[in-house]
Amino acid sequence: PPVVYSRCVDDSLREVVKKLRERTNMYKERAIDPYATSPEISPPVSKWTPVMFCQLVISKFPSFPSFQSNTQYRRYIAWLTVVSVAFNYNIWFTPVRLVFPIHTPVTIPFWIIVDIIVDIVNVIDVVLWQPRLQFVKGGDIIKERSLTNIIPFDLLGVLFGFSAVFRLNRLLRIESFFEFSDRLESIMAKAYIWRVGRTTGYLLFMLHLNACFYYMASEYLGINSSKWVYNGQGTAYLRCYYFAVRSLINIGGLPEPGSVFEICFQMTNFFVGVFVFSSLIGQMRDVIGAATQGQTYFRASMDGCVAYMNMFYIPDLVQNRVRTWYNYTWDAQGMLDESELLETMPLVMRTAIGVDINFATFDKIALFQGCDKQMLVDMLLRLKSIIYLPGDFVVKKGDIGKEMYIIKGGEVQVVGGPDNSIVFVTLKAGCVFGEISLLQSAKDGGNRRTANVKAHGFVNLFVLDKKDLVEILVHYPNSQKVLAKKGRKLMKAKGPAAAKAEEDKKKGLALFGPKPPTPKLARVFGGFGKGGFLEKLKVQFSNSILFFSHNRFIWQKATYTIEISDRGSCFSPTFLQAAQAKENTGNK
Ligand SMILES: Nc1nc2c(ncn2[C@@H]2O[C@@H]3COP(=O)(O)O[C@H]3[C@H]2O)c(=O)[nH]1
Repeated sequence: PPVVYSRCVDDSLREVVKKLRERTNMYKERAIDPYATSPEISPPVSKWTPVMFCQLVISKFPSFPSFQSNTQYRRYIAWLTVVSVAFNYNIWFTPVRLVFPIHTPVTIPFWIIVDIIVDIVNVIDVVLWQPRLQFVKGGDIIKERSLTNIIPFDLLGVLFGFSAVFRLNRLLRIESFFEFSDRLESIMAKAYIWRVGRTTGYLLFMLHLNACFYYMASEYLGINSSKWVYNGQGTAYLRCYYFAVRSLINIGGLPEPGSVFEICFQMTNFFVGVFVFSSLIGQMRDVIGAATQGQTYFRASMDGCVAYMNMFYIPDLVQNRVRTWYNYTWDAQGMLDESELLETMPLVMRTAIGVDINFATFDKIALFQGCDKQMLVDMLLRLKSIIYLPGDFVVKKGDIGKEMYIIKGGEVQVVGGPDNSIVFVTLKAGCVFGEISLLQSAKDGGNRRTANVKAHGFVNLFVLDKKDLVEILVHYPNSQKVLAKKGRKLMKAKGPAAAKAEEDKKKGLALFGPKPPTPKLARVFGGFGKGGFLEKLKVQFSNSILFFSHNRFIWQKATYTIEISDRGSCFSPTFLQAAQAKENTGNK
């Protein structure tokens, strides 16, 4: 047996050999059958089928690629409108033409002309539009074509006489009407208007059909043969439609049916009226209900909240603020909680909406410059929208920072001083605040708010939780570093020390700027002031000096005096002038 010096090394080597062997086998297998280990590639089919041939021919023509472009989609809907007008012509006029005596030698040429125009529309649709359309159905892109509904059976009229019966196959194009209706709804801002119109159309069409049946029944029984049938006076269609309205809507006041046929017809009408009409009217109520559903929900929420506040004797001032918040939120965004709507959507849709609405704003935020774009998208998805009323404190100095804010609309003010009367800065839409304490660690109280931030007017904010930010940053270490660095810089620039100086400056306390530290030389002598050895140190130089001014080192050859005192050090004015002149010439 082989000598084993180290069991651990031996085991590791064996493991490596095993893995290498597995890898070699996998590659061997792949070399023999490329599809066995790559199920995502479907093997090519070698045999040509007629369907494949048709697909190849059609693919040579330009097709609408699933309506990626909005203009293309709108153009398609415009075309569908024309097709649906053609369909409506057929569905409304065919029964009338079949029943009422409106095909006269005078009118027939007109009917033929309109029929031809409508048929041309259908032919263009079926032959030119439909084959180029791609519908995604059940995950597959399929091409829809049906030629049956445009076969010109009308030509049989040459043999059997002109009749609308040969146009019945055109009614099979009902799909195009539903297609039009669906697509129109999808682009309308107030789709319920179209739904109400469509349901009204269904009601009118039912009455229209009933009018045709009534005329047919009257003709079958003999016009004016009894009190119940149409008496042949006035405009036939109008009289019959009037009968249908009274009969189907169960208004009553109709002549009593006498014969069995009349009674059966009338009874059927009543039943249809009760079932079909009531369901259509119910549908209409649903459509209108759905359209005002949001408003009803808002009213119910606000009433519930007001009732609750009254029950617990909440002061009027607070109640008014709550009411104002409800009204403003509803007016501003048409819903109380946007996230409720987005939560029901799949992630991909939420991302699309979030990116579309907010990415441009996000991308411009200085704090996030240099961060991963994907990280910004992740952040967009975690944002919550919130509205503050005028004067509300969004952030209070000294509180623990658990959220940061991005201004969506309105303004906030960073305030301080007594009564928070000093406005340090006003931040507008697209600005970020609350990030300083969020980006600092809890060590040394770095996570405390460094200033008060107040809503100036109504303000709409996006809130990002620290928890969410941390969760996101785990996946983006580089962005984490960028943000941490920016956080430290911000803390230096705007943190407690800077904020104090700013506050003092605004208050007018630091008229001459902050007191500089005691110079080194003076410190050697125990410093200035009462306990110190020095009152004032005056040094005269007649040599060169390298000094630092306006962020630059300046080399100056001159005679000058430096006075060092309790209030800091100062150069003689002549020297400062000379230094300034030198600096301006660019001689550094
Ligand atoms: N301290 C300070 N904060 C500011 C200033 N301008 C904007 N702010 C914001 O006010 C916020 C208060 O809370 P944070 O300290 O978390 O983060 C702060 C900054 O985002 C400023 O000049 N000073």
